[in-house]
Amino acid sequence: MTQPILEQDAKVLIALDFATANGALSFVDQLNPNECRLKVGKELFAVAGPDFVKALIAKGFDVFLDLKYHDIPNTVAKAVQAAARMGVWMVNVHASGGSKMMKAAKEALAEFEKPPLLIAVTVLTSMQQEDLAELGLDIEPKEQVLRLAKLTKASGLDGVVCSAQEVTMLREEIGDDFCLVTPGIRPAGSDVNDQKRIMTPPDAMQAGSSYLVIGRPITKAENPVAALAAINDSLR
Ligand SMILES: O=c1ccn([C@@H]2O[C@H](COP(=O)(O)O)[C@@H](O)[C@H]2O)c(=O)[nH]1
Repeated sequence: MTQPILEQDAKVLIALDFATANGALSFVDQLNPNECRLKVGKELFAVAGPDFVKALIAKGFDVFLDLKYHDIPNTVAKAVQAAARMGVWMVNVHASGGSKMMKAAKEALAEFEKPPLLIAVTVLTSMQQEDLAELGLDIEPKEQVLRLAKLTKASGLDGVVCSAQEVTMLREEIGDDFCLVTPGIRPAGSDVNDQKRIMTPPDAMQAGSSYLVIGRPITKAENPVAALAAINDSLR
C-alpha cells in the first residue's frame, strides 16, 4: 500500500458543516491532520460548542473558528479572546464591522503568547453584484472586496476572506504579506450549490490564495478521503 504524501503546510481547510457533533466526529476520524485543516462554523459550533473545538485541536488539527463576529468593539474583542483561549489557529470577524471593531479585536489578542490569526470577511462568496445593489452598494463585488481588504490591512489584521476571483487583484494592490482565505472553491464538474464567485482548487492556488475553504465537495462526496486526496494532488 502506498503511504499518503504528507502536506508540509496543508492548504485545504475543510468546512465541517455538520448538524451534530457525532456526525462531524465520525467524518473527522477518517482524516489526517497533516493533510487538511478544519473549519468550524456557526451550525456545528451551536450544537457542539467549545469542548468539541478543543477535542479537534487535541487530535492535532489546526482549527479555523469561522463565527464571523460582527458587533460593537467591546463584544467582538471579548469574543476573539474567548476563541484564543480555546486554542484555535484562526478566527474571523466581518470587515464591515469597521476599523474600530477590527482594531479592538486585534488589540485584544495582544496578551496571548501565541494568538490565532485574525482575518476579516469582505464580501461573502455567495453574493454577486445584485446582492450588493440590494444593500445600496452600486458597485461590483471586487471593488467592495478591495475597499474592505484595505481597511482590514490598515486595522492591523492578518488577512481576509474573499473569493479566489479577487486574489490576483488583492496580491497586486496589497502584496504578498497578507493571508487570503478563499471559500467558493469548486473542483471542475462539482455542484456549485449556493456559491456564486467560484474557482477550482489549482486555479485558486495559482492565483495566490493562501488557504482554500472547501466543504460540500469533500463532506458530501461518496468517498471524502479520496476527494481530499484528489484535491491535494491537484495542488502539487
Ligand atoms: O464568503 C464566505 C465566507 C465563508 N464561507 C463558508 O465556507 C464554507 C463553504 O462551504 P462549501 O460547502 O464549500 O460551499 C461554508 O462553511 C461557508 O459558511 C463561504 O462559503 N463564503
